[in-house]
Order: sequence, then structure tokens, then C-alpha cells
Amino acid sequence: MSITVENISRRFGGFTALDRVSLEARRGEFLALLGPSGSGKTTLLRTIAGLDFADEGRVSFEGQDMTGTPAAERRIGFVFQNYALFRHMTVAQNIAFGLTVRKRRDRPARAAIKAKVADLLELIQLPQLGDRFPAQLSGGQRQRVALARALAIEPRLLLLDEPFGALDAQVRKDLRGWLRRIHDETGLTTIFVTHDQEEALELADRIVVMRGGMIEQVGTPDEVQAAPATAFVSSFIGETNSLPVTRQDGRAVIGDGLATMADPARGQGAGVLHVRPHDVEQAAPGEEDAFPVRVLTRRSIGRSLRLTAEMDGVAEPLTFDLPGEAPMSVGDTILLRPIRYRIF
Ligand SMILES: Nc1ncnc2c1ncn2[C@@H]1O[C@H](COP(=O)(O)OP(=O)(O)OP(=O)(O)O)[C@@H](O)[C@H]1O
Repeated sequence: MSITVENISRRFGGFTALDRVSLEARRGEFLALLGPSGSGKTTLLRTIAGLDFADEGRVSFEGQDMTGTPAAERRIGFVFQNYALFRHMTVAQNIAFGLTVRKRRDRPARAAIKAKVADLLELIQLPQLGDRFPAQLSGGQRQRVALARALAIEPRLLLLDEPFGALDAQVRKDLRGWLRRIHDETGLTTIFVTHDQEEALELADRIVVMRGGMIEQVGTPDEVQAAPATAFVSSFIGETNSLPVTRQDGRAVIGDGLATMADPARGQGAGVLHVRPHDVEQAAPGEEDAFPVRVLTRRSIGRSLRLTAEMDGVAEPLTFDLPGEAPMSVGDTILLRPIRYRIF
């Protein structure tokens, strides 16, 4: 099912949590909403779910207006970080819950529910655990059961809000691969909230980067990494060195004037040049389009050399990765040429 969000705004008192947000999730797509705390990810997810309602704007599913439709009528599966299972029910009863509470005329026969639960236990790879109670499961197993419960109603859309937030790093990693497989097998449209960029990059078909109630960029993991639309996206996703520049007539003067770089976008005035640590190469003295830095520390990591460095006129310490054989010592001034950079 495709989801369209058009010009959604949501205010809490005088505070704007969502500011004219528009977004489209394609049929079968896995979208990640990524952004810092307070950027509006959960509010957007809740609005799509029908658990919260926008002050302005429209939500539609497959072209059909859903803006005023309550959550229960949207056929959505949810998994939340703290959406606890029912403690007094077994795993199987938890999974069956959404079906057993249906009105009699909509409720599947008991045998059909049993078969469905068995299928879902297979899908989440816990076929033997149907009779256990939630307290007898690990955190990761509980979240898998929560997902099976969400899938039992055969939702048209799956919404997950930091579902792995409370789990430790290794379990999170395992569950990620597993969630992606389930998404692919079921063919559902999935929208996933996270503030963990690694999780978003690994899981999603497209990432929606949010900040301050607005969308900064929507793009594939490759796009948001290689072609960030804004300085915020560039520094939020992956590591970036940020050099203040003054832009004039197709050149950008770095720091206090030690070097200039080409500015293909031909901006004017104050800006910032972003270059990722591994997007530089060492240049020979006198070469153009390179900037001098003083080496503060050097450390070998596998086959590369990680430097921290400083530059006159740049307040922040800088980080670069060069090939391991690069000749230099702490205290040297070296010239670096950015192979790839962006000026904002
Ligand atoms: N019911 C509410 N009443 C008042 N303010 C709210 C309410 N819900 C959310 N907000 C505010 O709206 C902003 C966005 O909140 P939201 O939960 O959508 O952010 P988020 O990006 O999901 O953050 P986090 O990663 O911390 O969950 C926050 O500043 C939050 O304090």
C-alpha cells in the first residue's frame, strides 16, 4: 500500500512539532524516519497511524483520504519500543490477540487463528515458544513476538517506533537483518523510526532525514551519504569535517585565507565546506586546490592511517584517513586535497 502525507502540521500549544511535512511511501517500500531527538519522527508516525491527528494537512492510503479515520480502522500493525506484551497471556495468546478481540462476525474460526499463530511463530523463528509467558523470554524474543502480534491482523502497513531501542547492540544487529527479511517476505510497506543512522542505512530503501519538525532530505542510503542536500544531513549522517569558508566568484576561501577551493555551485558570502575523513589525498607542496593542516595525532587502523589535525582559522579539530604508508609525523604540516567535498 502506498502512503501519502501532504502538508501535515502539528502544534502542541505554541510549539510546532511538524511543519508542513509532505512525504510518500511507495508500495512495498521500507522507509526509515531518522533524526535527532525531538525532530518530530514519532509525531509523524503517530499521525500516519491515526493515533494523533494533524492540525492541517492530509494523510491518504493508496489515494484514499484517511485523515479523520481512527487507528482501529486503518489496518496498521504497530511495534513500539515500550509496547509491552500482555504479561498474563502466553506468547500464542499475545499473537492471536488482535484476531480474538474482533467482533464475532469478523473473527476467524478458532482453528484458523491457531494455524495463523503457528505460521507467525515459524516466521519469527520461535516455533517452540508459543506456550511461554513474556517474562520467560529475552528482550529480543519479546520484540519478535510483538512483531508477530502486529502481523497477525494482516496489516496493510507496518509502523515501528524504535522497536530495538531497549536492546543491546548485538541483538539489535541480529534483529535488523531479520526485520528486513520479514519485510521482504510479506511485501508490506514499512515505516521505521530510529535515531540510529547505522540502523537506517542498513535497513531502509529510503531514509527521511528530519530536523525541527521538517524534512531535510529523502533519499536512498547512498544518496543521503554521497549527496547530502543540506549541511545538517552531511554532518548528521557519517563523519564530516566542517571548514568555514567565504565564497566568491566560484572560489571558496578556507579559514583565514590559507587556501582556496573551487566552488562549482558559485555561492556568495559565508559558507561551510564539508569533507569526509576518507575523501582526501595528500598533495605535494605547491599543488593547487589543497589545504594545509598540522598533524596532531596519528594512529594506524587496519591498512589506513587516522589523523587528527588542526588548521589556522578553523576552531574544530579535524579528522582524516590516509593510506597507511603516508609519510608524516606528529607536528608536520601537510597538504591535503579533497577528492570529494560539498559547500553549503
Ligand atoms: N503530546 C505532546 N504535548 C506536547 N509536546 C509534544 C507532545 N508530543 C510531542 N511533543 C513535542 O514535539 C516534539 C517532537 O516530538 P517527537 O516525539 O515527534 O520527536 P522524536 O523525533 O520522535 O523524538 P525522540 O527520538 O526523542 O522520540 C518534541 O519537542 C516533543 O516534546
